[in-house]
Amino acid sequence: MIPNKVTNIACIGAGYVGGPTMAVIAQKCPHIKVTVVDINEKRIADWNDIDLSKLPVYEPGLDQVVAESRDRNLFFSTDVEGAIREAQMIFISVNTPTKTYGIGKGMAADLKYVELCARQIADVATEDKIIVEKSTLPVRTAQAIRTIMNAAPARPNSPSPAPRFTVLSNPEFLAEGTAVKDLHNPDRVLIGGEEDEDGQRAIEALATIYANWVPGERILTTRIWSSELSKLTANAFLAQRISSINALSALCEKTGADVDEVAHAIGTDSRIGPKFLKSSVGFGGSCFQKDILNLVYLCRHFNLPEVADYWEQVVKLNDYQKQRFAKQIIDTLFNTVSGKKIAFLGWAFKKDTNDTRESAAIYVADELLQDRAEIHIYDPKVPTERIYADLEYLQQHRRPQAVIADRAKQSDPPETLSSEAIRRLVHVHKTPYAAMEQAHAIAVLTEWDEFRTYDWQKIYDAMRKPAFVFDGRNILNREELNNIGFELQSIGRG
Ligand SMILES: NC(=O)c1ccc[n+]([C@@H]2O[C@H](COP(=O)([O-])OP(=O)(O)OC[C@H]3O[C@@H](n4cnc5c(N)ncnc54)[C@H](O)[C@@H]3O)[C@@H](O)[C@H]2O)c1
Ligand SMILES: O=c1ccn([C@@H]2O[C@H](COP(=O)(O)OP(=O)(O)O[C@H]3O[C@H](CO)[C@@H](O)[C@H](O)[C@H]3O)[C@@H](O)[C@H]2O)c(=O)[nH]1
Repeated sequence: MIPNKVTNIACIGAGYVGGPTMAVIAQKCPHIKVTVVDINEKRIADWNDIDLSKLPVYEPGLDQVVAESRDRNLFFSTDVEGAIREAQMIFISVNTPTKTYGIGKGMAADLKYVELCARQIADVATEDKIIVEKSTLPVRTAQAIRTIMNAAPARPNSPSPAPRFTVLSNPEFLAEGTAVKDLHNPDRVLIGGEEDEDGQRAIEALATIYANWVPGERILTTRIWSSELSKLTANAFLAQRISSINALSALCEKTGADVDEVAHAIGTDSRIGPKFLKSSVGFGGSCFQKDILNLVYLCRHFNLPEVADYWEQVVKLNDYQKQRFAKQIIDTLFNTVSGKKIAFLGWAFKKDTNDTRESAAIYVADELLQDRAEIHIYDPKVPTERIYADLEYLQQHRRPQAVIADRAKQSDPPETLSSEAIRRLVHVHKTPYAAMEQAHAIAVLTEWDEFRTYDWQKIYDAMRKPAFVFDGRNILNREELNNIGFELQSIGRG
């Protein structure tokens, strides 16, 4: 029988979602044994490291949460089968990247890791289980998971009847950099399930876990397809706000309006609200682009081309914003950055995370490297090899985009740079001052707080003149920098 209360849960996938989410469940539910499993041995070893600064995910406050429950009721392991066997409830929290091959290449979500999990659970389970989709998935994926589970052959030598499975959708809404805060105090928890008895018992079991710290009115239950689609919709709406304000930043630059003033003015309208209106060099992160492309693919699949085009424009505008920023640097530096030293402050896709997936910095760097810039990078949390890996990966996986296609019309299509060329042109520094010494220009790519408090006079003195600063996050003190003598350009300021 599907349980309506559980004491043993497993999570497949110890990444940015699986790790923090399960750590918080374990912290808030000491009566539940939580096992997080992954095929990546290094990741699991890092989660188990006694030195908490080595946790594979950097999130403010996460070290304390892990310290509180690890080896008490929170365990990290590579024994995927053992964890599946023991658990009454299994979260699937594996990656669902954009497909890089075959049908749906560059658009659809690649569900191969999710499918592998479903097959493994079906192979190993001998008792009834609740399967929870924690990964972000296209609407109706639960149907595919259920089909795989129900097709598992009966075990001829087993005395017990074939196990029953039910699938829940429980998308995660945490944002990186504030994951612990978001998990401790979520706006809502969404649980979608089947309308039959098994589904209702499963919903009750999961809602009971969250009820240990989330107020009842914030635990929303829906039909399963609504829950799956709500996650893609939430990300599409959030990203659309950023693309909307970024679109207007270009108009502000032409007209002399100030995008931050415009954002503040419209954000005070309670119908619009002030959040997610910060104009920037473009949104990054592993989710927004991937999830919108996935939504666009679904709309095309269901023959809704107008709806698909509407959402695709959010991603196109984001490409435009990143490219526009790079072009502004090249134009300002007298139409070439060849051989010039450009310092990057920040590589992560936002502050307070070591995650760099789809970071705007990668694309801006690539554009500048096409023009043979020498790039000197400082980021407080991103390791050197990650930066090289990001640039090398992009060379092989450029997405065929409308904006890039326009670029191709203007000039040659982007060149594929060798690893040697990247390592010759890109330098990663341990201190910000070393990265900026003798630089022709500085570009702020991430909004790390520490960038605001640097000794900007010292930086100016050590730079080549004119000393250009391109603030891709609008975080620097304009008056201070102008008084020192910098040539400062911000986003959306004429
Ligand atoms: N990163 C976020 O902020 C965020 C927030 C909400 C939702 N999501 C969604 O959550 C899902 C996971 O994202 P993430 O950022 O944690 O990804 P991630 O890449 O950091 O982690 C996924 C982990 O799953 C492991 N894995 C893959 N296949 C496996 C298998 N068969 N068995 C065991 N382990 C396996 C990988 O080794 C990896 O460590 C995605 O669908 C994503 O869209 C992410
Ligand atoms: O006003 C804003 C807000 C954000 N950003 C950028 O947008 C990107 C995404 O930021 P954010 O949404 O804060 O971080 P993520 O970790 O990507 O979180 C998003 O994606 C997750 C994965 O699906 C969801 O769970 C979260 O709810 C959703 O906010 C980053 O590059 C930010 O710098 C802006 O440029 N302007």
